[in-house]
Amino acid sequence: MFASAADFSAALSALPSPDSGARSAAAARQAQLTKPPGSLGRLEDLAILIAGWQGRERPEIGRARVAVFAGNHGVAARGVSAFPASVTAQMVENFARGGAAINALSAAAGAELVVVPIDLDRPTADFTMAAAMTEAECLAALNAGAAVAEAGIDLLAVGEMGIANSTAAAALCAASFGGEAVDWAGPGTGVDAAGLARKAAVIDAALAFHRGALTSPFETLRRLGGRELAAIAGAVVAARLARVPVAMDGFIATAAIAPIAASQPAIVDHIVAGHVSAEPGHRRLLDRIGLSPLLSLDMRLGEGSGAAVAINIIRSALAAHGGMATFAEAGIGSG
Ligand SMILES: O=C(O)c1ccc[n+]([C@@H]2O[C@H](COP(=O)([O-])O)[C@@H](O)[C@H]2O)c1
Ligand SMILES: Cc1cc2nc[nH]c2cc1C
Repeated sequence: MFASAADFSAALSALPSPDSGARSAAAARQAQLTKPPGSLGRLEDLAILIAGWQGRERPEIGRARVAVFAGNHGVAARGVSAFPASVTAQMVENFARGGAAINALSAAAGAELVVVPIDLDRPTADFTMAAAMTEAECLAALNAGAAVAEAGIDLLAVGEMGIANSTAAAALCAASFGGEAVDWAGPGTGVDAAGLARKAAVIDAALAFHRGALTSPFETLRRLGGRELAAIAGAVVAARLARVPVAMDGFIATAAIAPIAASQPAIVDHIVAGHVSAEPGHRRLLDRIGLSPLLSLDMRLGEGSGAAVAINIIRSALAAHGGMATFAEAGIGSG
């Protein structure tokens, strides 16, 4: 999909726009449905957004896919997570056996689940001392993500699994939008105060080491990100090129697109923020990139869980949009 870093940059500067005709037709339909105008609130906006990307007045979700990317992080050795790095691979096995939350939540949302572990036996380099990935590694991860976003899927939900990736996520946010490490670092899997202080120090060290070299979204992802984070970026951009709307998961998944959003704010136009996670940086990040979360359930699991729950809301929005009678059909005066 992306042949080089330059190819990825070129895709970012040529992001497609939604079909304005389909959006207008969907908005006009909403105005005719048997309800006071605007009374379905954000369900109306969702229907219009999906209509624009699917290019039809009455969009449908036949095929929803949840893609969960997994990667391991060299920075885990610095004591920044409440869990050991071995849990990443163990959870991937759990996904394969069907025992994780995302298995249950994908099934409940009527979505197929695709799990993409990326080189788990090769953790990224410790980004306080080196770039997390080589160009080739970052490109391979972007393309592993892009591969799940084929045309024919009506909605793509993205999530991640990677012990220590909330440290990488916070570094991506600070590099993209400024602020101190403590503004973006949170408990993740549940580190204590000492762990949080270590995390902030690691992020500060990484930002100092890479200062001046974070010259593009690709470079920021390559230096401070991780394989699963680059994969999410690749999946989101490939979905955009294929006009597939995206349901975004929590802080870490959203942070994967922070470097892109900082230079191409329109990247969020095909994204629905499924939820706002309890990780404190998530609300700040969503505000910065101009997304309003559908749900606020105090979840902080990751693995696509919040995005999967949000699929049910999106399905409800489209069911009302497509299935309701108009005032004319029902013979009700619209006032
Ligand atoms: O998505 C979130 O908002 C979120 C918040 C806290 C933790 N997580 C998950 O926990 C892991 C990262 O936490 P940590 O402490 O290992 O950096 C990773 O596997 C994420 O899926 C995810
Ligand atoms: C058990 C466990 C499950 C997860 N799912 C996503 N991140 C996770 C982190 C841990 C530690």
